Amino acid sequence: MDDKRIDLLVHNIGTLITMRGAPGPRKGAAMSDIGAVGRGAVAIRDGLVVAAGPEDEVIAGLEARGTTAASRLDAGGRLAAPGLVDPHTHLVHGGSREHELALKLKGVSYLDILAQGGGILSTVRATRQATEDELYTKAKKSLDTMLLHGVTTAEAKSGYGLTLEDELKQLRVAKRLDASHPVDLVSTFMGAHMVPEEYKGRSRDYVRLVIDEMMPEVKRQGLADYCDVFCEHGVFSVEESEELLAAARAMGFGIKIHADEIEPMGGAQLAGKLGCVSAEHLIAASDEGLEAMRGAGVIAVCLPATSFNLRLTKHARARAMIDRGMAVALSTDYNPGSSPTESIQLVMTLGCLNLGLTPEETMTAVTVNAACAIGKGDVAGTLEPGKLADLVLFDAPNVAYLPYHFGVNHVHAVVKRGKLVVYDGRLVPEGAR
Ligand SMILES: N=CN[C@@H](CCC(=O)O)C(=O)O
Ligand SMILES: [Zn+2]
Repeated sequence: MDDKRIDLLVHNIGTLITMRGAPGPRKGAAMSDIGAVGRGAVAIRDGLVVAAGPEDEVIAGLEARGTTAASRLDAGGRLAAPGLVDPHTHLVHGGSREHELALKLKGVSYLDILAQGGGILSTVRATRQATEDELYTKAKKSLDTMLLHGVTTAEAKSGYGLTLEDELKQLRVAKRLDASHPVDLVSTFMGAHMVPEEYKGRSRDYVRLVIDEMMPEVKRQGLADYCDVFCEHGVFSVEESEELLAAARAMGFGIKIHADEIEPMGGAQLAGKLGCVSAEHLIAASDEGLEAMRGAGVIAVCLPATSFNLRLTKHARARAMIDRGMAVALSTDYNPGSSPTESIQLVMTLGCLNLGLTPEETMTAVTVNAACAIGKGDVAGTLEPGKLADLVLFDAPNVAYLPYHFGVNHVHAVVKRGKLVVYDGRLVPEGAR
């Protein structure tokens, strides 16, 4: 093999955000370092970055190796960033819940809708009824939308099946999509998303079912890397969450928790105590909870589209988290109830306006920190030699323009593993990649 070969040179980049830096999540003030380079270029071979930096240096490097690129992509002076990472989605599910909008407008709360057998439970019914192929087709459409918005790696949780077979069905769909779609998917088993209707009043029995039957089978089939639990009033208590996550950890899963979303439960403290890779939501997390997370290096995954859509007046205290030296990631929380949007760019806007992050911090939160929150920090989230050649070109003059000009899609092109998969804002057909 010709080790001098360069497959693709992306050049004439107005500003190149490399996110280069020390490995691992960026904490506190380091979240402002986005490694921006004026007039940049990225050289790619075998789907990996060979060089990313000032264009004159990258081209001089190619000349010194005595090579030219097999193909070139002129960025036209646009802004380039690492492929975005969405670290918390409920991608695979049946149905939709637009009927909840009228209830919400009448003032019925999310937890009240759930207590009446709606909410998550109505999506559980729709997901159980759907065939695996129906779920695949629906999730693929959402994944296409994510890719069109610049996402090249995402997480996908189960948790709308709540029987062994229906959970496995959701996880198989995510695996099939990971294999067939340009977006890389990390799967999370979330059998503890809700106590299903048939176990009403018997949550202990359901917790045992998840631990004794579901987790071992998911592990045996290699269908998920992580386990997650919805720790909330009326869902799983802190004690049940601890039991579930400790069991998951003992079986070799990475662990995550939906913590302190609506009520301050002590979920953030539990995340710190167990050493979860991440804790998500955190709208009601206490100072003690945040301190426990900081001490244990738990990444805070904040979901501002969810608080927006639930019409909550409180938001996750992401500004305070960064100021106390924590690592924050942002995510859509894409799901049919609390956050029906695939737009990570909208989340960046809400991250600035409602959580108080700077544009640079939001960029860190949807690249390197998001990648670390799903165990992909070694391959995704930055444009550095040896990392995946996942890159987005935005029709934007600078990083602040992305959250500033909101509600539209700024993506011009997406390169995934060195292949052009979105161009001129449209998906490149599979045969033409
Ligand atoms: N909060 C729990 N789970 C999801 C919502 C699921 C749903 O409403 O269907 C979330 O992260 O927001
Ligand atoms: Zn969620």
